[in-house]
Amino acid sequence: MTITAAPAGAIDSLDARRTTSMSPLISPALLREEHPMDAAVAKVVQQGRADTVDILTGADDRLLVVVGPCSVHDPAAALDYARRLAELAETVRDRIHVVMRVYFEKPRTTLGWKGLINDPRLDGSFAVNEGLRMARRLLLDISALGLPVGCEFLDPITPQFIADTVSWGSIGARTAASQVHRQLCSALSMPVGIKNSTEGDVQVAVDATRAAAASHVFPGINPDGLAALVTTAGNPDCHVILRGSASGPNYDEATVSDTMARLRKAGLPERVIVDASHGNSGKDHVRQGEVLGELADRIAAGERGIAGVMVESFLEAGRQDLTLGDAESLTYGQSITDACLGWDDTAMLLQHLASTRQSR
Ligand SMILES: O=C[C@H](O)[C@H](O)COP(=O)(O)O
Ligand SMILES: C=C(OP(=O)(O)O)C(=O)O
Repeated sequence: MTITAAPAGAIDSLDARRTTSMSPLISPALLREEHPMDAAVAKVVQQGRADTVDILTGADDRLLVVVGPCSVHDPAAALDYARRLAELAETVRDRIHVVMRVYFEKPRTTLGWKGLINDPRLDGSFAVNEGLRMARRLLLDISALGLPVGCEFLDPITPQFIADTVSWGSIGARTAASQVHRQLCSALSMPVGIKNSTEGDVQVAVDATRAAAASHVFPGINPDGLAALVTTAGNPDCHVILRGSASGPNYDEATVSDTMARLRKAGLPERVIVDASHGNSGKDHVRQGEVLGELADRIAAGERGIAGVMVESFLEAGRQDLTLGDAESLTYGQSITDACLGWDDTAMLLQHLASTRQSR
């Protein structure tokens, strides 16, 4: 049989039919050099991670509270929020370990703005290099206030640019079943919470926690942004987040105890974090307060296993729609993704959680 070479251009047209352009991405090493971490921030990140792990193992009796905006769209407003939170966190630090939600990557059910890294100008121009710079700068600035930060990891390449600044990570409901994300978790240096599915399947998060604890070998990128084969040790600090579902909440005692049983069966530590938002609040930010109130009572009454809670909160209560290209008309400090509790309610709820923690 004679093998004939394909005509010039024929191969390209086979595998680049739908990629309309490719442009340079800065390397993780370059970004880290542009926005380096100083020793004080490194200490905050390290302590934030260590405290979280101690809470998860039970060595620290405090409650982990991951609180902050659903997404960051305005770094100035996020930093403004962080200053208030850092002050509050200090007053409750003997009872609550506060980690600020600083989410830059939004998984969408169908379509929508995908977060500050993907579209930092909020206008569909997708200036990703600018988004990465803004994200890293903000993470460093918030940590410099003494406040550890938490991020959702959605794109498997993004962590190389920012993960060194992160004290707690999350895998969302839409990616908990993804092998790519489980492998990623096995490589991450911080504790990572993994959510139940949007349909309410908790076992998928238990399975992900187990898979992430194991070592894996997979393609990734190195600090210079080049393709590399990554070998990981496995992450023993992953845990399940109960976030409810489209069918309703799942933070009730029976589901928490059923999750413990599933974790036990899988040979995993029995601990969960409860997300007061999403399916547990029916996306109604006011109901987050009711969820937190009930959890505070149950924990104070001696219920074990709930190591922490997640709260979506920003300066202004509620949410607003973004019109791409019209960021000027947005209300300062209000979410453009899910509805959030406002600052005053957040402060009151955190103080309430702290007071019930004291009486425990
Ligand atoms: O937390 C944020 C949202 O719930 C998540 O990104 C999905 O959003 P969407 O259903 O509006 O796309
Ligand atoms: C996207 C989020 O949540 P979930 O994955 O539970 O929908 C989130 O916490 O921002």
